[in-house]
Amino acid sequence: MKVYSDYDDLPKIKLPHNQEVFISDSTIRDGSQMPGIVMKPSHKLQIYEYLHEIGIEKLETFVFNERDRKAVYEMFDRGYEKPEITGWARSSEKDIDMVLDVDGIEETGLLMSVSDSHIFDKMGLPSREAAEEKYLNAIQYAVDHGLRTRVHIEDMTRADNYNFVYPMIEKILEIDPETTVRVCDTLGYGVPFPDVDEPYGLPSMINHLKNELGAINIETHIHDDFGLSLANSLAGYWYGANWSSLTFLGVGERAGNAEMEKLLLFLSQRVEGFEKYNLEPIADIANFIEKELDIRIPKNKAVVGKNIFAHESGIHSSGVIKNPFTYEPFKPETVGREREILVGESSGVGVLRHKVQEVLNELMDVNTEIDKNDPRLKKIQSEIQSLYDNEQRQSCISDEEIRSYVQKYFLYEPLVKNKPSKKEYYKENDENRGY
Ligand SMILES: CC(=O)SCCNC(=O)CCNC(=O)[C@H](O)C(C)(C)COP(=O)(O)OP(=O)(O)OC[C@H]1O[C@@H](n2cnc3c(N)ncnc32)[C@H](O)[C@@H]1OP(=O)(O)O
Ligand SMILES: O=C(O)CCC(=O)C(=O)O
Repeated sequence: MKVYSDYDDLPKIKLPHNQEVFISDSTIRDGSQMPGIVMKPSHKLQIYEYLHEIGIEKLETFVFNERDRKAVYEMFDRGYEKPEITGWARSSEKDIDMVLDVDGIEETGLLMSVSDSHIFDKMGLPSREAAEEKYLNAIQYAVDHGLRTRVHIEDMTRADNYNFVYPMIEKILEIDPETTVRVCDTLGYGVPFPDVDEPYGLPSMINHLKNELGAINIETHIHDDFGLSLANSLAGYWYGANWSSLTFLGVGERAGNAEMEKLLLFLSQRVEGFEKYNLEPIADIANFIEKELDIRIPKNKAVVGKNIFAHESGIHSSGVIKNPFTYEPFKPETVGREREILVGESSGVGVLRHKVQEVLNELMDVNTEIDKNDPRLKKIQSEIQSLYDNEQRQSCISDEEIRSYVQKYFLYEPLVKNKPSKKEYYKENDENRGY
């Protein structure tokens, strides 16, 4: 049996269709729609910079107002090849004209809402046929004006795909065979399992688009209402999609979108052939979004949570101190982070010894090894445990506090203890003088 003992040993998974896959950012577009977020042009520009650093291939942006357009022009001014800046329009000539008015944009998304609820309730159209006509006219208009297109098939996971959506997509592909068909799981109803048929099963939809309709470019845009956005985005790639539309931290409407940082991590660490993305800026991006857009990141959130490389419990931290491979799924520096070894309620003596040694080594500038059974360590441990026993403490013990314990038990106490009593002192003196 092979022993897997190092990050480089671990086998990577292969994408079954072996296609090249890409990422399209929607942080600046869907993310900016999140209630409570106001994205200034300077924020969009900073996000664009981060996307560029990572190597993301594409982003989409609104161009409806002066603020949107200011951000777009500033992005173009940077002169980067990647990410490509693309537009977003409803299926209307007016919106497409706005995209065309921005110099430099060569591709646009076109919103095509396909569920009956959207066609009848939202848009007030008289029939599916009327919706189809509107959408085909829009893509024809965009193509005629020289734009590359991306058709955003909104609410496809609640639509009548066989009777309405697929036949319409066939017509779309006749107009623009290279269009990117974006499967929008607008309310997060999709599931990633292959044996679930339409409208819910992402695999069956991707299979149909690819194998029956011959779509060359397929993208997923998945919302997280049922917590399946990442699984569905990955299912997209697994069944042959070549694009995934994602947002940083999953910001977006309601429960948000599939998280870009999670997908990036999964691809780069677990899937063969994904060295192309640089994940190091991820910690900075998370800090930026938390600070500038006022989003609280839970401590245990994958990839960006404060705790993902923090170890407190006895068994985990003693393992990590010996070899981080024991309890760290990937190296902290992969995502621009550092490891933290903490002493807290669930710690054992091993981690305490590690912290105490660190302080002693720093204070005395020598390499000291303390025995795990050293009574001074036990005393510190019992003092710390009593804080938790008496419910005086919620948090971990800070490095400053460990330093005080070290000073108390390892530096001062021996001096105090070694001071002889008066009787001992005179006895020693007498002995020295030979009485
Ligand atoms: C699922 C999504 O994330 S879709 C993107 C959602 N994002 C946003 O809405 C943010 C950007 N939106 C905006 O700035 C504005 O809504 C604008 C500029 C697009 C339009 O503004 P307004 O003219 O004031 O329209 P309003 O916002 O009230 O309503 C949206 C309109 O879009 C229409 N619309 C919805 N889907 C589509 C579609 N696929 N194609 C064409 N029009 C559509 C609606 O029918 C509605 O028009 P109506 O009131 O005539 O029925
Ligand atoms: O532009 C799109 O991706 C379609 C609208 C959308 O954001 C969605 O379906 O969630």
